[in-house]
Amino acid sequence: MAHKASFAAIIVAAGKGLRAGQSIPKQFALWRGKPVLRHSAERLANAGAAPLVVAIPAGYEDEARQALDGIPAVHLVSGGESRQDSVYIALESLEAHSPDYVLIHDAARPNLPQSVIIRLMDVLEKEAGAIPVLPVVDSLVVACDGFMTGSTEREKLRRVQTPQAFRFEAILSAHRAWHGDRTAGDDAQVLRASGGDVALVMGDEKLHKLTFAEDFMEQMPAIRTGMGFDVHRLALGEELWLCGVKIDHDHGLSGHSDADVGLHALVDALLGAVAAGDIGDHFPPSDPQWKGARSSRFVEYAVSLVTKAGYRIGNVDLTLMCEAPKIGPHRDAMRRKLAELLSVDIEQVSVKATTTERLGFTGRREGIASQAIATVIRNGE
Ligand SMILES: Nc1ccn([C@@H]2O[C@H](COP(=O)(O)OP(=O)(O)OP(=O)(O)O)[C@@H](O)[C@H]2O)c(=O)n1
Ligand SMILES: C[C@](O)(CO)[C@H](O)COP(=O)(O)O
Repeated sequence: MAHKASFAAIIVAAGKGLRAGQSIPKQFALWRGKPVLRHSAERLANAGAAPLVVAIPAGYEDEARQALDGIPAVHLVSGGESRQDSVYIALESLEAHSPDYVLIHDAARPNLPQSVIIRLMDVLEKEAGAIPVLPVVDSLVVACDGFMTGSTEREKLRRVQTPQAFRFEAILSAHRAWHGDRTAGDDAQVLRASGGDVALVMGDEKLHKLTFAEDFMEQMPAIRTGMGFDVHRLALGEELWLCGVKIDHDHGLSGHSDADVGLHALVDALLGAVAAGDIGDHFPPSDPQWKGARSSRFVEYAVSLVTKAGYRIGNVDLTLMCEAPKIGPHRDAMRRKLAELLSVDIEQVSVKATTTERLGFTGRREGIASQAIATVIRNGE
């Protein structure tokens, strides 16, 4: 960007992020592989903003330093009770630098296009303030106690985003002059209250504010796939369980649990689809509590992790590799059992079988192998 005027930026990142339901304030949570805060800090620094003042909650200095590592000219300040307080504290800290312009941005809007910054800066050459806005596409009503009490002219309304750009002296004086509750919705309202003009430029849907847990889910793919593979040794004197069905056979599978090779491959496929490790992480063979355990418990647990990750099962496809027993006569019982364990329709479950042409350990009837693939679909899709 080739603007002659100097410009600083403020990122307000001092909120609690309660509505987002993350384990830490949302600005420090990972989004598209990086802390939320880092995304817009990088974009603002690349656009030439200096210094970059970041308002953070008390006690989160380490998280903030880590999130902003390597970004030049960053100054941290402790934020205030409200967003408006956080902005004001950051503005006062910039007084010594006295930049020509300042961009004030929510950390919670990580996807900041450079085109928006350019549009804002261009307007500041003429106006004291400029903000990015988007049209309202739905009709709007006034609500009271669950009933509509009126309507509004949406053509006159705009959705307001950040960054909001200001001549530094104008916005600092406006914040200093503010009287009353310090709960202004944004800094444009503060400038307007002091009589300053605020120009509107086109915003961008990419600037969507991460507010609720679902906003974090949207970064995840709508459909994910996992694969699993397992082998167990055939032995005399063991029961044979395959895909949750007990089969009469002269040999059974040996293992720490019931050695159901089909269910084990399926568990790994489900865990793989939501990147939740593998069956050995959750049910170590060294743990005596799993000795002789029904593998259906492992499947139920894997399904619970899929649900916890915000997904549901799309379909599963499983192949058993053995010379004997013949799987065909048991296939429907296996599909029914799997559908029950996964709480899906039987049409979403496929069980196949193959010999390995008498080749290898399965061909010599020393063991049975199984592979499975599972697709999971993000809730809301
Ligand atoms: N005292 C505060 C409150 C909010 N913010 C910041 O203002 C931005 C917009 O606020 P919002 O999305 O409402 O964030 P939170 O207040 O953290 O969210 P919640 O209301 O869910 O707790 C966020 O980047 C947030 O960190 C801030 O710096 N200081
Ligand atoms: C500043 C803002 O992002 C403009 O839309 C918005 O007002 C912040 O509101 P919040 O309630 O603090 O999220």
